[in-house]
Amino acid sequence: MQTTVRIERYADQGRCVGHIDGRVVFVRFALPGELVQVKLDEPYDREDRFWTGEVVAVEEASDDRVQPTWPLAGPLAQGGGVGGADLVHVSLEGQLRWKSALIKEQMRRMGHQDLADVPVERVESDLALGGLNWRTRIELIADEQGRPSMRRRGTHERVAIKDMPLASKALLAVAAELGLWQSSYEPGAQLRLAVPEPWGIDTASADQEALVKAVGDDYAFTVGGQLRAGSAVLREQVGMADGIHDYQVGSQGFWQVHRQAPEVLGSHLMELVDRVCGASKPRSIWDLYSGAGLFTLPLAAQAQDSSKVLSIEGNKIAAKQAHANLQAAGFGDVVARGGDVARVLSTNLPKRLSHPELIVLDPPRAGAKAKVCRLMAESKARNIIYIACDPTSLARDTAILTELGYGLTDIRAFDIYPMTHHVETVALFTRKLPDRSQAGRR
Ligand SMILES: C[S@@+](CC[C@H](N)C(=O)[O-])C[C@H]1O[C@@H](n2cnc3c(N)ncnc32)[C@H](O)[C@@H]1O
Repeated sequence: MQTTVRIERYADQGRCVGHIDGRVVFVRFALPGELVQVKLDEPYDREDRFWTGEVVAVEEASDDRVQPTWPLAGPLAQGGGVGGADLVHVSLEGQLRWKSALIKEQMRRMGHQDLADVPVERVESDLALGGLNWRTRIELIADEQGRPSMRRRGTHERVAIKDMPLASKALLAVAAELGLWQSSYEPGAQLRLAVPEPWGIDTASADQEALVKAVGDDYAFTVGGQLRAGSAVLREQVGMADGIHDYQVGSQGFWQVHRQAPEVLGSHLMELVDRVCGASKPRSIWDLYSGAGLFTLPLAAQAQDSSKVLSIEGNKIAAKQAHANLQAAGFGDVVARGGDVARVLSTNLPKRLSHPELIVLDPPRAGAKAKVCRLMAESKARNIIYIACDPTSLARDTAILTELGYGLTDIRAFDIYPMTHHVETVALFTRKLPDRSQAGRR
């Protein structure tokens, strides 16, 4: 079924909202204010609370609308549908406006916070690159003929991929060198290429040969989880105000995907730590959902005593790597625990770790949820810095943390996922009431 809809406002997951005969419809590839022809997703004759659909034609366009620079990721009606860039129809400025509006709306509706605008800050180099060339990791599936492919939305059709405009220039150089786009693989196999951004070279202007040389063997190409080329363990370097931190990361493990995200988030985090702790260094710190220790290393370096730093990570390999990265950096006394955050925090922690002054958490998309929020509040930490990749989960957890006695005292947002609806938000929560039981300790 196809019908005309006036689009009203932004919604989550890269969609906008309109109404058809009083029923809510979430529309992909739309923008507020537009009059669009929408094809509804099937089945649309059910008595659902809402329908979903996609723009097939634009009758009145928003000023923020642009021609997709990666048409394959655009609307199905324009030959797109492969996903991965659901805001590809929006100008770069418009993408920032979209994400900013969404953070404000989710924080109002679910977090019960009446915020002034939260401007979304662009990673410096993204403007010159038109919001492309930022991914240091890509994943594809080999189609039935063995070609690298992506699935077309709403179909079983696989589209052979010969380029990936969101991939970093270094990654594309390695892919070309490996002949990744022309090679054939076992049908159905997952293909993953990870290329840490090389240092000491202007990756935006360097040619393929120079990029491949700069990368060396610091990349991993895996097929069905098995290493085909490169190294099983990758080396990542991140520059922050206190110097360069070195990390080893498993080829399959989590690492921030945008070339500059580790630096942008790490630098902002450490600025916040400086601000809340002032001249006195933090006495005890928790780094929850630590991954391979991206934030644990600078936090340990900043702590008064690194033996009073606790990191927790659920993925076994990442937890091991966090431990190894801390050892290599001279912080072997940090307590790096593997396991579920809620479970580890519910165990008897050594006394020196049980009442952190500062908590940093960077949970997966689902957020921290009530139990972890409660355990954090019970620790009586003065400040909590929450790094969130989903503003909706952050808003939900904000409502819980404010109920538990914390106030939202700072919030900033970073566009480390251009061309997509994703956005990273960093929120600082401060305990509202002075806690008498802590008075003797300080
Ligand atoms: C968004 S990543 C952040 C990692 C790290 N802070 C970084 O920026 O590299 C979230 C991490 O949480 C871990 N994780 C997910 N659920 C978890 C849980 N219930 N308990 C502990 N760790 C968990 C994942 O394995 C992942 O490494």
